[in-house]
Formats: sequence, structure tokens, C-alpha cells
Amino acid sequence: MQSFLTRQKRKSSPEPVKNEGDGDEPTEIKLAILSSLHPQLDQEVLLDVLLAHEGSVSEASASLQTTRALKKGSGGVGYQQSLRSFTTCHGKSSPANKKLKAKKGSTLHLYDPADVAEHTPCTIIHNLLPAEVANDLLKELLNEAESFEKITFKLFDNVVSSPHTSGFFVESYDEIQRQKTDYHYNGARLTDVRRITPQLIKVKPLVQEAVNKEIQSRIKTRYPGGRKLRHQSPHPWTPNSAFVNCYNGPQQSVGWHSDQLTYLGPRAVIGSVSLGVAREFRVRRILPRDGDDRTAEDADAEGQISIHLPHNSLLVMHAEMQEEWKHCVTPAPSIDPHPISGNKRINITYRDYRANMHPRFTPRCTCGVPCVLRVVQRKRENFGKYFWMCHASNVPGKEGCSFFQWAEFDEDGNPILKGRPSETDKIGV
Ligand SMILES: O=C(O)CCC(=O)C(=O)O
Ligand SMILES: [Fe+2]
Repeated sequence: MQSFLTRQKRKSSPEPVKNEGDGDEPTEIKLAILSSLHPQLDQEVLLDVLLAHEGSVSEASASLQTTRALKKGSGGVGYQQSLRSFTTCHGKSSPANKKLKAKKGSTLHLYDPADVAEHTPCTIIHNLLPAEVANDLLKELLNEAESFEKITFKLFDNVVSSPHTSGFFVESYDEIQRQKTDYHYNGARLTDVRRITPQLIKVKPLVQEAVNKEIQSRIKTRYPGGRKLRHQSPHPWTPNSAFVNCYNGPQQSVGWHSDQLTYLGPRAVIGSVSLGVAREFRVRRILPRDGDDRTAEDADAEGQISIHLPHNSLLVMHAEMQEEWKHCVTPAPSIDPHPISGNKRINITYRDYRANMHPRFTPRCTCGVPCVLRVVQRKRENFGKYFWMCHASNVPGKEGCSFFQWAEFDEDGNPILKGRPSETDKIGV
């Protein structure tokens, strides 16, 4: 593949080639042809355009000639025009556009908010805050991050630590105490819980307003019948806590995961603000398997989608995200340093901890620890069903128990809690 993609220097006055490469050739060959016609363009841009034109090299080439081409910058996170500008020949929201998606083993890079909304369970707002406000928030959190630590947890009998540092912020001293005594994360209590900072307080209503607007517009334009999803809260999203992550340099990252729903409830919405160095946020849809089928390589079966998160952007992870998709921040080959933060990226995820998901109401396992809420993602038979289970075994040196109980929620996501069951029925997870 690489040999096809290594570009020779050619004349940069591409001629449209009718029908060449429009047949069943592999994508690499089509890309190589397109690349030879448009040597000034990046492979990823060419792939986007090719996919947008359903693999037709001639159509892709013709559209590129009428579109201003953008060169890749310094090797950091790049900037690209909207995919919409490459698909104008199909009309507005054409069926062809719907087919545009990442292929197995490949990554579709999205920069334009309309593309992100169309192809992922997220929406993005660029330039969220007045520039000064964003810079002040960044400076304040860089200062906090000086004392952030990596989180350590147990993974398959190994103790590992997160490849970035983080801190957790709540709204009052009482809440700090409650977090330290009542709440559990990976089976253990948090030790570093902090009082929300002045700049985090200042920004919160702006994030809240923007997220609620995005939720309403998502429901109206994307959900069946223009109605909220089953188990999604009908109430306005009201953030009352914030996890802050610091990625110091291109190698710091966070692996593939879905966010924990234990205290947020089902169909949670999360508002994620990015500051400093721009990094790639990747998402992929979870493909459940049948029964015991272990052959399917589901991890990358639909390919990955990369959403580029510049300084001062808000990514809204909508209600369909945590149950059906996974996300990560990949290590970057290189980054563009930010004038204030240098190599660092700060990320804030504002979260709405729900009163009725407080650990005093939710099931405890036999170890006596409030359970973690999880959702079936791997097996098709119970896909999307919620369950409570013990997570004490995530703590280094602890064993945990086999507690398991299906979780029930009403239409609006309120937990329907029956007493504690005495036996486990661990099936179909
Ligand atoms: O840094 C980010 O953009 C995402 C962080 C994240 O996924 C998390 O904190 O759960
Ligand atoms: Fe996350």
C-alpha cells in the first residue's frame, strides 16, 4: 500500500480523467490515481472526497478542481474544509452523503460541525467562549494541573496508570466530603476532589446553555419522531461536576472506553471543553456479536472517525454515545504547540450527577460497595440492557465478588430499584 501512496513529483495541473478508476479497483489504487492527479493534496483529504463520491475517481477529481485545496500544515492537527463542499454535485443532503463513513481499518477525519453531527453521536461548537475567557480558564487549569496525578487501577491482574493526569471538581465543600465518603470509582474512593474554580464557575452557564440548545436541536433533527430517546432525561442538562484532564505532550492519551453511567444514569449527555493544543478525539460504533462468536474483529469493523478538537471548542456527547460508541484520545505523531499551554491540552468534561443515582439509592454488592452501572455492549442478545455489578476487583490488591443484577429504568431514565437480590444470574453479558 505504501508504495502506491508514495507520491512522485508531477505537474500540478490535473486533468479530469473520465471513468478511469471508477470500477472495482481497490481503494488504494483509486487513491493513488487521485493522488497523481492532485499531488498537492493530503491522502486523508483525498480519501474523504473519494468516499463522498462513492468511490468514483472521475467525480472526486472533478469536484476537487472546483474546490480550493488545502495543504497539510506542520504535521499537527490539520484544518480542512467541510466535506459538504466536496459533495455539492449530489445536491443538499443527498443519500450519497449518508453512505460516507469510515471503512474497516481506516479513519475518517472530520473537521466541520455539520459533518460531525451527521456522522457521529456528537456535535461540536468552535470558538465557544470569548477568547479572553477561554485563555483565563486555560491558565487557571494549567495551574491546577501542576498537582494532578495519574489514576491507577487494575486491568486483567496488572496495575496500570492512566496515560494522562486528571482532577475532579465539585461545587461545594459538602459535596467534596460526600465524594470522598459515598462515591466509588473503579471500586475505590477518590482522594483528590477539589472545589470548583472561579473560571470553571464562570464558564459553566455558557456550557450549560450551549449543551441544552444542542440537545434540543439533536432531538428535533435526528431522533425518531423528533422525540427524546427512551431513558433519556426530559429535564434540562444541569452540570454539577467536572473532570479535568491534562495531556502533557503528544504521547499522552486516553484509551478506548465509554464513560461510566453509574452516577449520570442512562442516556447521559456530557459537555466536553477543549483548551490548548488541538488533539484528535476518535469515536467508533460498537458492533455487538452473536452468542459465542469470538471471530468477529468488531473493534474496528466500521472504522474510526476522528473529530478534531481545537482550542476553545465544545464537544457535546449526546444521549446515544456512551451506550453504543467508544471514544479515545489517540497519541499524536506531532502537535502544534499552543501559545499559552505549550505542549499541553486541557480537557474539561462537565457532568450532570443525578440525585436519584446517588450511591445511597443504588444496589450494593456482597463486598458492601455500591455497584457500578454498566450496559451490555458485546453480545447482541442483550445489547443495550443495563446491569449493576461489583467493581471492587478493579482496586489493586482486592478481589471483589460476583454480584450481578439487571438494572431497570423508567422512560425518563429514573432507576426502578427493588431490594437487594440474594443471588446472581450472570447471563448474556
Ligand atoms: O480528553 C478528552 O477529550 C476526552 C476525555 C474522556 O474521554 C474522559 O475523561 O472520559
Ligand atoms: Fe470519556
